[in-house]
Amino acid sequence: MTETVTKNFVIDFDSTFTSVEALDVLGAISLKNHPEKEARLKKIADVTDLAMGGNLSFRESLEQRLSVLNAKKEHIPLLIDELEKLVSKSFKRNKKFLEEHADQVYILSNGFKEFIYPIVKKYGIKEENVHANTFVMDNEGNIIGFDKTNVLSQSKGKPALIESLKLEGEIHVIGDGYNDYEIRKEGKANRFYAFTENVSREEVVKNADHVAPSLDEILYHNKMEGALSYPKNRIKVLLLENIHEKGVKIVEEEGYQVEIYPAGIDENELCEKIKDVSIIGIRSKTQLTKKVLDHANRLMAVGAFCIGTNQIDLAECTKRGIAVFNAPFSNTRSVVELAISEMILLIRNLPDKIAAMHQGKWNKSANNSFEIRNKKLGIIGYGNIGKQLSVLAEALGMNVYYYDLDEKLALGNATKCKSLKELLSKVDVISLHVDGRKTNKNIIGKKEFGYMKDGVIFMNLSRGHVVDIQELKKNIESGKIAGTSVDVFPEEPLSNAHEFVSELRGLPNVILTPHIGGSTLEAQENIAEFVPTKIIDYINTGTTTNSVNFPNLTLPILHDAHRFIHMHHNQPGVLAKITNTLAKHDINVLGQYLKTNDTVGYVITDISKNYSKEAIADLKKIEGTIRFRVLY
Ligand SMILES: NC(=O)c1ccc[n+]([C@@H]2O[C@H](COP(=O)([O-])OP(=O)(O)OC[C@H]3O[C@@H](n4cnc5c(N)ncnc54)[C@H](O)[C@@H]3O)[C@@H](O)[C@H]2O)c1
Ligand SMILES: O=C(O)CC[C@@H](O)C(=O)O
Repeated sequence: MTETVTKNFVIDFDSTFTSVEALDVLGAISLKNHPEKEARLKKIADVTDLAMGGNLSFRESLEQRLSVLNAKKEHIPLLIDELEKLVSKSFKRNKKFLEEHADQVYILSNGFKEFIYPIVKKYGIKEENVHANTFVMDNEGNIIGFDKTNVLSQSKGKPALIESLKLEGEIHVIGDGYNDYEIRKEGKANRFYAFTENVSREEVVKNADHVAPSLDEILYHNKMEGALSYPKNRIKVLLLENIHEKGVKIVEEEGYQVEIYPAGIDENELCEKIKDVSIIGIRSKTQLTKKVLDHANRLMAVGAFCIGTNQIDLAECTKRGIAVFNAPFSNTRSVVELAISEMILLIRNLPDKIAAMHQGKWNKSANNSFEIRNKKLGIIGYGNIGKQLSVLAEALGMNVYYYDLDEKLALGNATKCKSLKELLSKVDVISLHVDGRKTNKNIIGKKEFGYMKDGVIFMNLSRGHVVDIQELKKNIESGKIAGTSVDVFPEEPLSNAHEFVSELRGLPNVILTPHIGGSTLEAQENIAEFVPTKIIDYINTGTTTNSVNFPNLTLPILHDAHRFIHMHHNQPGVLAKITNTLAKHDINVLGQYLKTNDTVGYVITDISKNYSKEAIADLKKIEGTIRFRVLY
């Protein structure tokens, strides 16, 4: 029989339990109206840093800080209010764990019990387990010093205090300062965790047994009951293709480990990079092929920070239980604005006129220059972009025609065309806005160009493979097409450092743009907020709203329950098997949600009690299971 060893967790307060140094905050309160406020606050911060890095004795640092603080008894309640808001995120998250293990949790601080205990007691920590200094005040309530007989006011006070406690079992120290490491150094602890959620000090990290970016990491490492199913700092996120900084910040704040890269990367390099990645964020350049996915051992979610998802093998993602999210309308308006501006430029023959001016040629003439008012605009693909273009173009006085594979409501006065041929033969300006499905390859080729009117304006801001480029070139050269704009190409450079190669270069009245239809700062910021939010929601609650390949389920946040997430091939009987397995293991179901699509089923089960490892093993064994995940 294996004996379980009691583990005592000895936790530092400043910059560990709370995210800040309490005396800095006290200084901001007590020196609020003081003429030397800034200089004094700086002195407090400098002295704290020196002591925490092990470069100044603790007693000296305390004396120096208190002497400039000007603090009074009446400031303490204000300090408590502030510090309560600043408890470290991972401690807030693990409140239940702290409450349930109150007998083994100690606070050991060189700070002051007068403000520490009121804060930690809300996390179930016992008064007798809080060891800290105490203030000395004069009759007017001015803080004039500290109890110098307290061992914690002395150098190496922490190891001495731990020794005096004579704790049974193992001692695990969690802290950010050199004085925390000293407990281990003096042989009074079994393990020292450098806690880096708020601050990371080289001297401290270097000496740690384990670097812990959060309390979750420590609980997970110790296999403590009640710990989160997987610490967030172990979730690796790879963000490619210059994702807007807002998106990077959101995932970093969630506690994930984030690596960013400014461009796309090729298949072979990606096969290597993706091996230990749990979440990948890409735009249109990175191809998530079957080969890449074969190397993605840990991948849970893909964020397409754009609209199109044709660069992702969605079927393979689904088979592997990888959820894909995109931003279906965050850059819609930007594409539409570019399309409008380009049709005006093209119909006035401006690309050539502008180029001529740069060569010193003044050609003032109205030849081949028209208004777009009263012209017929043909939109192919009446989805989000097509419809928005329809509305704006109509406001500019155009007559809108559209063609879509699906039945679509005509907005405003737009006219639906029954066939592509009908649309192509009718309109003066053609704008392509179809999605990037494979079957759309070369939907505009020799035959389709043949249906178009002479002198037509042709624009493609959708996907490169939908137009036969050779045929487009011929029709530009023959003059059948009077003006062209192309933003998307069958082959696009992987990064800005690569050359753009295309047969369309140098042709008359042609606007070529580097796939920037959606590249406005507004759009990129919107996307960078939208996509990570959906992924984080999925990881934290199982919600799949807006997923491109999973059945969409919006789930409530869980309280006092566990959540099982079961994804399976859409075949008969799986739900019944899940229910039978839960019953066999005597698991009480609080709520259950099921949604299926053509290929997969997604079942969420919320349960009220602890579950056994055997129950999990049985649920994973159910035939057709793609992925099983336990939340909380
Ligand atoms: N240039 C850029 O930077 C940029 C930016 C955003 C989106 N896009 C691309 O623009 C396109 C449209 O985006 P969206 O958000 O409007 O997509 P969407 O899915 O809302 O609309 C696409 C529409 O095209 C229709 N369609 C598909 N194939 C068709 C076909 N062969 N014939 C007629 N209709 C067809 C669909 O039924 C759908 O209504 C996508 O390819 C997207 O990737 C490009
Ligand atoms: O930003 C990109 O790389 C892609 C933009 C666009 O094509 C999209 O699909 O949203």
